[in-house]
Amino acid sequence: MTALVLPPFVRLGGGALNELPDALQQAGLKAPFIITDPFMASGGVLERVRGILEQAGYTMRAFTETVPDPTVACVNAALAALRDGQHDCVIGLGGGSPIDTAKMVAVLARHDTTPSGLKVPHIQNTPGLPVIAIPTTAGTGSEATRVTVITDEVSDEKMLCMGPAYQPHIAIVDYELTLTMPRRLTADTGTDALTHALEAWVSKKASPFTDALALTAMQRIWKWLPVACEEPGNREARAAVMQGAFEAGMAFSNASVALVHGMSRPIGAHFHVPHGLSNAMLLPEITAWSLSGAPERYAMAARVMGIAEAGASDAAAGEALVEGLRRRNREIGVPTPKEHGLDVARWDNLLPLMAEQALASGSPANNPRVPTAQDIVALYHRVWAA
Ligand SMILES: NC(=O)c1ccc[n+]([C@@H]2O[C@H](COP(=O)([O-])OP(=O)(O)OC[C@H]3O[C@@H](n4cnc5c(N)ncnc54)[C@H](O)[C@@H]3O)[C@@H](O)[C@H]2O)c1
Ligand SMILES: CCCCCCO
Repeated sequence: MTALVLPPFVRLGGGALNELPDALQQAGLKAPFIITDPFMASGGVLERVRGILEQAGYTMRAFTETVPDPTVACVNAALAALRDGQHDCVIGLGGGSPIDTAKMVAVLARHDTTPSGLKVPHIQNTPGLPVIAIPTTAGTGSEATRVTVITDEVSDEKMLCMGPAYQPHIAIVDYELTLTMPRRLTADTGTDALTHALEAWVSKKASPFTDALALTAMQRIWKWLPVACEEPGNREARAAVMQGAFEAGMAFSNASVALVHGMSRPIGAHFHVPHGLSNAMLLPEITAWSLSGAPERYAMAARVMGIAEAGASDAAAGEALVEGLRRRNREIGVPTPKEHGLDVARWDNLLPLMAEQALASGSPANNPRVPTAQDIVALYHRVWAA
């Protein structure tokens, strides 16, 4: 038996943003509150959304100060702004950071608690306000998931919060909103999506349903991400990576992620490395370490992505996958933590805590090869100057 949680209403394709009023009407929603970041506010995207809504008779208020890796303070500020008005839904406009902020605000608007009280192992089943997710990166897939990640800026912990309550009611997946992404952001968010797909595929919680999404997402992203990096205006490439990110989001939301994400969150929390980049730093070496846990699955991933021949042995295909991931990182310019300029003394000192935080999130337990805290410390050392 497979239990699934999926976004109930989706508008997918170029120009989908124009269907936002129709999607709101379909869901019976009348008074949206938008949560977004300063780039969307200053870059014209928010004004475009305001025009589309006002032309359809909606008035709109907005909070425009979300921060990357949204913090408890950011969530509380957005919640206070929401409560200054009368709203029946929350729109998250931007990358994963504004969308995750919107998800948490929507739950807190109806529940008297705090983000710290909602982190895993708590599972939030009681819904908050309906969320409309409009992603502008491709991507975290947050528009498709029952997950939100909020950083406790006091303890430097990225809190994984899960449950159907965080599942967006409407996802507006419009690749045209990603055309403005610069190369680094395109590469990092696209590799985040690839990591979601690969980890959902090898996860101990995978199912035949999530397998189908994970495989198609890996194939699409592997082929088209380099094109999107080299040709930012290539609409076919942008559309493919956006769809792959959405598919990968549905896959990992129902199959979970694994060791890469478990180890990535502490890097983001302590060193403020962007989420997609910290995943990319880890992906090749964690995959190499994990191969023995699911050789046939990693081999299938290599074949589906076109990295290994159909007739290659599982061992050869797995090795080809690792080499392909290392090569791809070089091609798209992913630095090692050392090359990224992280402080080696601080890195070494924090590793035991980071290993504990990784294990506490639960994600490493889904990995096909399950690590101990000592394994994770050794892997952080291995990744440092890989
Ligand atoms: N909830 C989930 O399922 C899930 C999954 C993975 C990651 N996350 C979280 O998502 C966050 C990362 O999100 P992200 O990688 O999308 O980045 P982000 O939302 O933090 O945005 C990064 C930067 O890119 C800019 N940007 C966004 N869209 C742009 C565009 N179209 N053109 C130009 N610039 C643009 C933003 O303004 C910001 O400055 C992390 O906090 C991570 O933990 C959540
Ligand atoms: C199911 C847990 C997924 C967490 C991915 C966001 O880092």
